[in-house]
Amino acid sequence: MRSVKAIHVISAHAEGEVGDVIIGGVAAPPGETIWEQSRWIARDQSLRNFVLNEPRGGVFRHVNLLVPPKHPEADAAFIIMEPEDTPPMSGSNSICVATVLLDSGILPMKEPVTEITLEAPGGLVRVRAECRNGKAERIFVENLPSFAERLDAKVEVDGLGTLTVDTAYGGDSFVIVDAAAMGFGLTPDEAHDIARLGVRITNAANAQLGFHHPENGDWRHFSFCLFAGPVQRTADGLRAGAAVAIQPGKVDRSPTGTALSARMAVLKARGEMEAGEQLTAVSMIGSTFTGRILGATKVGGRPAILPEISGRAWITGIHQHLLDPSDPWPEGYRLTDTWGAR
Ligand SMILES: O=C(O)[C@H]1NCC[C@@H]1O
Repeated sequence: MRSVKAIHVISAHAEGEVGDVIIGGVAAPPGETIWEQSRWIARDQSLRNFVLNEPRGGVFRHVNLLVPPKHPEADAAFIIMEPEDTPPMSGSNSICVATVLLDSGILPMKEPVTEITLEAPGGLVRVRAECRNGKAERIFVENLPSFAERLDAKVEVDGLGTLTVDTAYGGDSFVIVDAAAMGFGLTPDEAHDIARLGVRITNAANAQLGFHHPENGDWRHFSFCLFAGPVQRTADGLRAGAAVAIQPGKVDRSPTGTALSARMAVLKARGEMEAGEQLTAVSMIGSTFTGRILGATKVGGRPAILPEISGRAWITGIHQHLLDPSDPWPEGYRLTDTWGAR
């Protein structure tokens, strides 16, 4: 065996969505801030290609690179690599990163509760982990300030006509459509149609509405389309189905923490959810993330919420990705049979 690279990874999933964590073998990228470092990773593409492309990755995979934190209050920092984006924040990925840091002993665990601060590319997130018998059983993340951008905007989608959508930011940017109005019950057999339509809706919203984060000039596109199920009021708070179409055309297996934060911001803007209330989002595989509105703030002068999301993650394996110097595809490859829903 010979290799010119050895990238050490602990693999994990949060409520069904893969969020692998690179714990060694990659030098910290250049940049004064974690955001600048993440822009370098996004421009350079070589690490993204190596871990996300076949034969090591696949469209279902997200990979997080641990880097030394820049902020004095942070215990660890991470750069998120999703199939097409290198985003400011991610719910499922932050839950995987916190679980890997604690369950593998990279950061010390204190039972029954460990508190740590993570530095995501979009900013600091406080994490509380409920821990028992050496396992971080549930991770609570105080996500980035989240806001509703447009309510009841119109988007024209070829073959679908004019859709009424909301747009919002929950650590990443969303077009939100009413799943029931589009004929979806958010059952698993609908995943392919949701992936395909969701990407068309996201692309149409990017062309017709555009998104600009008011305080982060680099984030100027919609990443995702959320098919939002009807909100039910239960004894445990609000509950709703959630299916998120991710570029280039796959559905999040988890209920998507950034979508939950964006949806709570929209419900708050509509007067349908208040601080202290709880919203449980249910994914297409039946897994859940629970969210709460912790308080109010402003982003670029807009009313915003301080969201908390919680969910569970599990380690699934340890990998050492190698590169034989004679491999003709050192950065791998992708083909449209799996990279993009047709
Ligand atoms: O939970 C989330 O926010 C994420 N899941 C995969 C794509 C999103 O970043």
